Amino acid sequence: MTSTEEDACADNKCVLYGDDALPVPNEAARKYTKGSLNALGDEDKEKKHKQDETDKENNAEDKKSVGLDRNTAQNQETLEIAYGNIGDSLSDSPSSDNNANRDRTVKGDDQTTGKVAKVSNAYEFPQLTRIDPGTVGQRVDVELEDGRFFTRITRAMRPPIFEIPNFLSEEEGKHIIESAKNNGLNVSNLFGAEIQDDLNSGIPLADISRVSEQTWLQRSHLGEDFWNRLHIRLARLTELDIGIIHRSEHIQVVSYVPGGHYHAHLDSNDRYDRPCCFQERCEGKALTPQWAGCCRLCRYITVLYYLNDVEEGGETAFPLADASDTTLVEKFENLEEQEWHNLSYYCHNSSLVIKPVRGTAIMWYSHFKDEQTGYLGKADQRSQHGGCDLIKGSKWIANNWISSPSYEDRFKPSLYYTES
Ligand SMILES: O=C(O)CCC(=O)C(=O)O
Ligand SMILES: [Fe+2]
Repeated sequence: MTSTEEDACADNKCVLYGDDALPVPNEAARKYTKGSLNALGDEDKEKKHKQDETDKENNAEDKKSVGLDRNTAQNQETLEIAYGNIGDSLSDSPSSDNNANRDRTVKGDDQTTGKVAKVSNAYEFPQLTRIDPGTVGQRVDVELEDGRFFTRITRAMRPPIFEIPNFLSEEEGKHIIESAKNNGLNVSNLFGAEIQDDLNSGIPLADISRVSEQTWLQRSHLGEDFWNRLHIRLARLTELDIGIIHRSEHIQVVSYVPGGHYHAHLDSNDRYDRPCCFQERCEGKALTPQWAGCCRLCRYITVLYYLNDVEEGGETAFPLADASDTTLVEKFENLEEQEWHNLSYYCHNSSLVIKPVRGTAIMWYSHFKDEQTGYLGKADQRSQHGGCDLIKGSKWIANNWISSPSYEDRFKPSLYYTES
C-alpha cells in the first residue's frame, strides 16, 4: 500500500486501490504520451489536497476505479478477466447499519417527483422487471416524462440492448461534463503506477485495457432537481421501481482523448466468493492488490450516456451481442487467446458497434434475472462490450449503473443511497 492509500484507510474508510490514490493529471499532461502522468507539481498537489478536503466535507462517494489492467490480466484471476471485468469500483460510502430499520416499505420515495423522503435507507428491494426487446430494429415510443415521449430502439436481443436518442438534452450533457471537470478527473485504472509505467515505457496503448480519465458524481454534485428528474426518467426507462434507481451507484463520468479506449469487459460479475452485493462496507476484511472491495458489483443494467459528439472513432462495441451458443463457446475456449477483447484491433469485428451521438443513451442488461426468485441472476457473457479507440476529437460518456441485489440480500440497505 502506498502512504496515500494508508491515509485513506485511516478511520476505516478505505480507498480500495482506486484512483483516489492517483494524481489528477494537469492540463498539459492530458495526453496519453510518454511521461504524461508524471508526479504532481506543487500546484497540483495543492489542488489535490483541496479536492480531498472537499470530498471529505461532502462525505463524498469515494472516487475509485479499479480497472482491468494488462498485468492483472496476465498474472491473476485469469478466468475472471476472461469472463468478466473487475472493471470498476465498489465505493465504501457512508456507513450503513445493515441491521437497522429493516422496514419493508419505500417510505415515501416518490415515483412521480423523484423525491426521496427524508427517512432512511430502509427498503425491500423488489423483484426485477425486464423489458421485452421485441425484434432488432423495433422502435417503441415511451413516455419518460409526463407528456414527453422518447424512442427506444432495440439493437440486440441477447442481451437486450436499446438505444434511446436524445435521452439527455444538450444542456444536461454539458452540465454533467462541467460537473465532472469541477470535481476533477483521475486516470482510470487499477494501479496508477503501472499505467504510468506502461505509458512511460512505450508499451503500445493498444495493449493497455483501459485508457481514460474518470470521476464519480452524486446528487450533491449535479443538483437535486437534475438528479430527481434523471431518476424518474431512468425508472420509467428501465421499468424498475424508483427505489432501486435511488439506491444504485452514483454516476461515473469518463473522458477519452485520441488513443483512449476500453477493451471488452463485463460491467458486473459473478464473484460468489464475495459474500455481498453493493450493500456492505469492507471493514475488517482483507484487501488484496488483485481486487478492490469485498462485495460483488451486482449491476443489473448499464445505462451509458454519450455526452458529446465524437469526431472519429470511440464507438461502443459489443463483440458477443446475439452470438450463437457455438460462437460463445469458441470465443472462450482458449483463455490465452482472448484477442477479440482488444478493441483497438477488433472493434469492427464486433456484432454490434454503436457510434456515439450526443444525448443518446444505450441501455443493456449485464445480468439475467433469476427466474426462480425474480432477483438478480447470473452475469450475461453476451453483454461484453467496450469503447473502441478514439481517433479524433474528444469523447465524454457517463455510466449509470443500476444495481440490484440477489434475493438473499433484498433487505440490506445500499451503500450508495443519499437522501435529498
Ligand atoms: O466508452 C465506451 O463506449 C464504453 C465504456 C464502458 O464500457 C465503461 O466505462 O464501462
Ligand atoms: Fe463497460
